[in-house]
Amino acid sequence: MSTHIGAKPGEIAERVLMPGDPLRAKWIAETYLEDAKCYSTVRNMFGFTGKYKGIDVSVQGSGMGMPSCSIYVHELLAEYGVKTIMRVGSAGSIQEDLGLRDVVAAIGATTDSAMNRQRFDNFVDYAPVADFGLLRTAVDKAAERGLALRVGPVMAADAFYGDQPDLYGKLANYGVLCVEMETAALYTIAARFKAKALTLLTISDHILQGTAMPAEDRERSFSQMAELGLDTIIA
Ligand SMILES: O=P(O)(O)O[C@H]1O[C@H](CO)[C@@H](O)[C@H]1O
Ligand SMILES: O=c1cc[nH]c(=O)[nH]1
Repeated sequence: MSTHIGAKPGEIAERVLMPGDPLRAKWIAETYLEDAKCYSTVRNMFGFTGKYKGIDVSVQGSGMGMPSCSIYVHELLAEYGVKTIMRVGSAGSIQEDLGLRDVVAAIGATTDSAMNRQRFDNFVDYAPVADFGLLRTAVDKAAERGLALRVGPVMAADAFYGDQPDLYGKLANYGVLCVEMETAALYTIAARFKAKALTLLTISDHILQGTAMPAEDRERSFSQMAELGLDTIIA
């Protein structure tokens, strides 16, 4: 066991899908994995391992925000030998032409988190980026499926309920597609461990238009993203 994951050595696959919502992890495991077994219920942050198209894959919840996500990413990479992590999250759109249920691949993550400033001694602003090979595979797999995958930068925010009304408009002007809360940490820690990481996001809210999906849909209805993530991670 690591501090926050209750798996024995060998119970977690080298390939891990990582939603923020642990109940989305359960849904993905029950819907797509054969012989799925739950390896951790610590803090109800469920983790499962099973087979997808004959290949071992795990699904591990990360919780919300970079402090929580960093704990699970670090322990998976440092203590369980994980090589690839694919975040499958939800996000709020800040672009007019990016609507509910559209799927995004995050090429890089801008952030207001202080975690990386601390990591780099308050001296450089590190640029967290996706693994190019995984991103290229995701783009190819999306094309095979006829899925219009939108590739671009995202904002990994510390606060869900921020208090800077002009910030998202400004980020949108600089090409940022949507807002979520984990990718800058995931990409940074993966780089540190020479592991591969990619974030796929389904738009669950439109921040400009004020529309949003209910919680049950965020938990159980992201099939296009889950299937693309699984096909990409086993390729
Ligand atoms: O749906 P998940 O993967 O949790 O992702 C998004 O949803 C949560 C906020 O509602 C944050 O974790 C954000 O990144
Ligand atoms: O972090 C997130 C996730 C979904 N929607 C948002 O507005 N923010």
